[in-house]
Amino acid sequence: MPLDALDTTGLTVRHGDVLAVDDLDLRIGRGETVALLGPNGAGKSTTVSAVLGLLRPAAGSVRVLGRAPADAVRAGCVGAMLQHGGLPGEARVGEVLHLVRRSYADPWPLGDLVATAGIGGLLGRDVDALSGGQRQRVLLALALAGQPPLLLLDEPTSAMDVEGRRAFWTTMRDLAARGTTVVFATHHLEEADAVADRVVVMAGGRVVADGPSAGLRSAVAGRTVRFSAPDGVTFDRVPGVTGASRLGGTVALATADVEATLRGLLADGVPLDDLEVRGASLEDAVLALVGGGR
Ligand SMILES: Nc1ncnc2c1ncn2[C@@H]1O[C@H](COP(=O)(O)OP(=O)(O)OP(=O)(O)O)[C@@H](O)[C@H]1O
Repeated sequence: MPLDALDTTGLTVRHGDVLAVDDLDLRIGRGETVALLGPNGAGKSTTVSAVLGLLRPAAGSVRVLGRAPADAVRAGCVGAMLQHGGLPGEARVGEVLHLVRRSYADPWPLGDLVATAGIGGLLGRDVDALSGGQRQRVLLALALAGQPPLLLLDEPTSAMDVEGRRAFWTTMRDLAARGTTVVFATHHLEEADAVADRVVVMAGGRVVADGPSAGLRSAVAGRTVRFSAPDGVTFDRVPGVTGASRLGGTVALATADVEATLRGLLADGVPLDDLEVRGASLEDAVLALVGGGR
């Protein structure tokens, strides 16, 4: 049987008195694209750091492609983008990239790497003069430089603009299609929904849900019915409705029974202008799972 890309057993990590990761069992197979979700402080970054061997677990074990984390990193098996990933100061982007590529036996061909990370215009720039999004693209190039089979990305697009994000996820999809395992922590749930074939939701250092995004969404009962309605009309007594809110001229009714709600509204002669019915989003599902608690 092929080795898992990532396997943690009973992983427990503390920052002083804070229990950041609590008895985490997580297996990620080769070629999977997995999003780590959860509120601030859920333990996502700590998990990524422990998998990279940057933090010593208080208990439990981590195997990365069958090896201890430090061995896997040394062997070039893991490329990482960390939330506070540093770049050496007083150097040009091209010089840093050259140095990092030189440290690998089989580096990603330069031209293709530069094009993939979208840093063609940045090679002559001082590292210190990069914008947040440019910096993230350079960090991506460094993460990819050794053509690693496993990518660990902690909020990789947090500073990127819309176009940068789109290009980034296109690159990730291409890499995943070529068999790279991609594990990323994010607060952009729509990106997780679009890119990941598996979503792991953490809260309080533990996994509270694990599965395909569609499965998590469908586990959240209920839908929302939206339509335009004049001020002053209330709808809480319509059949099926479990909650009602209004933003400007738009009413949003949470309902446990869409058909009963729509029938009730039509029977009351509500015109239902701009009607929209939608299921739970991944955001709804995550909020339901973590209980909005922080
Ligand atoms: N260096 C540190 N020293 C002390 N406590 C820490 C440290 N780093 C993280 N923590 C604590 O560990 C817990 C988990 O933090 P972690 O950064 O892993 O969460 P996260 O899910 O990545 O959060 P975010 O979404 O905000 O990045 C939190 O309670 C946090 O305050």
